[in-house]
Amino acid sequence: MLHVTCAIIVNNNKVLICQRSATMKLPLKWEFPGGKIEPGESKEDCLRREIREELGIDIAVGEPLTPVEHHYPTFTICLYPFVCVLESMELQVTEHAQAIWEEAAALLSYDWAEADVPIVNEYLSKLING
Ligand SMILES: Nc1nc2c([nH]c(=O)n2[C@@H]2O[C@H](COP(=O)(O)OP(=O)(O)OP(=O)(O)O)[C@@H](O)[C@H]2O)c(=O)[nH]1
Repeated sequence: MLHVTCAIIVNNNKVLICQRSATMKLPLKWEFPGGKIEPGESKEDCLRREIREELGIDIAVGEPLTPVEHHYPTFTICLYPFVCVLESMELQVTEHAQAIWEEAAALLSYDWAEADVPIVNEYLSKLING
């Protein structure tokens, strides 16, 4: 099983969402940026490292949401989501097809990686219910 972190990065009431490139696994699906946890690395350190590598920005890692275990046809992941805050601007998108800031209300209209769907729903219900 792959252990993967992902960041719901919030800034000015918008969330950063990323589209996987055509050559990655799950091509062109939308996801929250992040990646695989390396041996001995904390989830928070993994997330800060991956976000710096993929997007060239620094984040403050905040509240964890519920981890999602998902079985894709060829691999299984456990995805650990964290709500994060942007600490530096200047996005440099190095791996994804695109990264965009989107209103929470529009998140459900994207074609998400399947493992991310429960995370989007939990994030939205927290926004509505506090
Ligand atoms: N970063 C990230 N990965 C996700 C999310 N949802 C999801 O199913 N994944 C899956 O988790 C796996 C690990 O993420 P990764 O970004 O380190 O892997 P990768 O595809 O770039 O590298 P790889 O092709 O060498 O496996 C990917 O296969 C990806 O499909 C998500 O929200 N964020």
